[in-house]
Amino acid sequence: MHDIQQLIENVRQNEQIALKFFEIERCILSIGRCDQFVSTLTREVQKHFNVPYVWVNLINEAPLSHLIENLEKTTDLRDRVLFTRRSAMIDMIKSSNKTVLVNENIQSCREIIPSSYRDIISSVAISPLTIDGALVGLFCQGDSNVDRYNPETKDTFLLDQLAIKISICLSNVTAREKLEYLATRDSLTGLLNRRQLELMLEREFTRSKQTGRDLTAIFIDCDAFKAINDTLGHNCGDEVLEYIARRLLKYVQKQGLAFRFAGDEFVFVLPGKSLEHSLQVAETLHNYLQSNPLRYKTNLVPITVSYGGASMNADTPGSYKQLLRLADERLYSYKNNKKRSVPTKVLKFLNKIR
Ligand SMILES: Nc1nc2c(ncn2[C@@H]2O[C@H](COP(=O)(O)OP(=O)(O)OP(=O)(O)O)[C@@H](O)[C@H]2O)c(=O)[nH]1
Repeated sequence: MHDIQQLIENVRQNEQIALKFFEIERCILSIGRCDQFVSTLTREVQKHFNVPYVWVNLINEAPLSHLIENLEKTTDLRDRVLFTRRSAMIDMIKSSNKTVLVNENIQSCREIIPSSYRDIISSVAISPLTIDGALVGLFCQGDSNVDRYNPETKDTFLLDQLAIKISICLSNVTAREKLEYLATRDSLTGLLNRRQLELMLEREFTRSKQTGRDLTAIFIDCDAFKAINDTLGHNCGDEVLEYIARRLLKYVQKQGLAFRFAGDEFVFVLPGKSLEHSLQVAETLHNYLQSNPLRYKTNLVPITVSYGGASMNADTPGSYKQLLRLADERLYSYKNNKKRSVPTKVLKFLNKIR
């Protein structure tokens, strides 16, 4: 009789856990963005299972590398997602593909625990997350109670089941984000593409008209790029474009957006910033590139760029297309003025190695 009651009690408990799993799955299955996915998942697990600390580690390489930029920007997720080396994750779970419980020598897990939890957590459950059978992350739950995830006493079956469900949902959300990423980005530099520039400018132009807030667009063009391609090869040309894009992103990502417009032309857009300020950003990029040539094989390739810009307040254009056209025209008058001076440095170098 006692055994039957115990069995009934076990079934009842498992039903409740299954219901909680179902609830969590229902909340995360239809989410299309990874930041919302991590946020909802970690909060739901905290709520349903009363776990004080829940976070995920994701690998900082393909197939998840396209997620890093967005997730790192989301301050709300600072303690909920870490980007970690695959080898550090493998060190944690070995090759078992099962949940690992740790309640001794927690310091050995330092790399996979958010810094703000490191001195608080006394036991942790680390479950592998996989996509198509390959390890892509760890789902982690921690507690200050040393017995909560005690490897001697706790069975990991349910934690493994939860990790399988999370892996399936993660696979869905990353596939959706990857599709969106591919549709909106330039494949060489990873910058937003021209279509995104037009959509963003159209939206910001309307907003600027309504609010009077300034809006600037700056064109950047690499000088003598064709000559670099012709002399050092297309691969070197590609590296030059990636180099410019990385630097451009560094200067503008906190205040606006950067786009690859076409070939060796880039555009950056700064909502709320004056033309004067934005031209200064372009000048900073210009100066950096001029004094930091790109190392390509045994060469140090000098790079210079030209730029031109326009803004709502300085130029009162009638449409976003006109704003862009004006910026482009100014780029070309800048280029023509400078053609005799700056690019000659690049051409001299290329002539020397030809
Ligand atoms: N390597 C590489 N080359 C590209 C790519 N896209 C376009 N190009 C090349 O970029 C070159 C652009 O040439 P131009 O517009 O004459 O540019 P430029 O030599 O900088 O001339 P100026 O702008 O007058 O200084 C062309 O030869 C294109 O074939 C790319 O993705 N990678």
